[in-house]
Amino acid sequence: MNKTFDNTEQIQKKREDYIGWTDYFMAVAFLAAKRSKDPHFQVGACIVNQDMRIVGVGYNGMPRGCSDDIYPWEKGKKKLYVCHAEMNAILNKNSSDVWGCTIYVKLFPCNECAKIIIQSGIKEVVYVSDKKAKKVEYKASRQMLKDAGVICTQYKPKVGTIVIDFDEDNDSSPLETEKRSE
Ligand SMILES: O=c1ccn([C@H]2C[C@H](O)[C@@H](COP(=O)(O)O)O2)c(=O)[nH]1
Ligand SMILES: [Zn+2]
Repeated sequence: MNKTFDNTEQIQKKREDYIGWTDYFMAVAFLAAKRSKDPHFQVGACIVNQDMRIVGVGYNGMPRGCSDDIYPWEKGKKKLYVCHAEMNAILNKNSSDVWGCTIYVKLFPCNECAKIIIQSGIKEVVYVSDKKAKKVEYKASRQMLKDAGVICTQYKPKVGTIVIDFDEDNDSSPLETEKRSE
């Protein structure tokens, strides 16, 4: 019996349907992907340290100063310019380094991202989609990550969908849409 709470009244139990850590970090990666302007494929990444703190988030997009209204999004052209989600997440880090961290990503990383992941000291990759596995870039990334001892785990989230209802704590009228430039 916990001495701090040894009253005889019924104690309300915590809720049980909260999301687990892995679903949470993967959901952050998926949410970040929603910021991507790539019309064909949106990728997000979330880096987590050994204390389960998020230390970096990123998505695929044009470099700073290179307008995503002007630079090309066509397949075959964009690859010259687009910064990948993993690279952005690492560069956006709010800690001194990402040594020993885990990166949660929508898509298994390409060869360029694998090199950056390895060299930054990230020790684990958790991904959902492996849809590009047959491409040479992804065969190379898988090989490099394996040889570098980076653990790669495909993850099937425990929940199929996570709904975010911005109105859930509003009793009556829905939120007024505030005009903001994005
Ligand atoms: O590791 C990766 C691989 C790809 N992306 C981004 C880059 C592009 O915007 C899209 C699609 O890539 P393709 O060159 O058409 O394969 O996904 C990424 O962020 N991270
Ligand atoms: Zn990449």
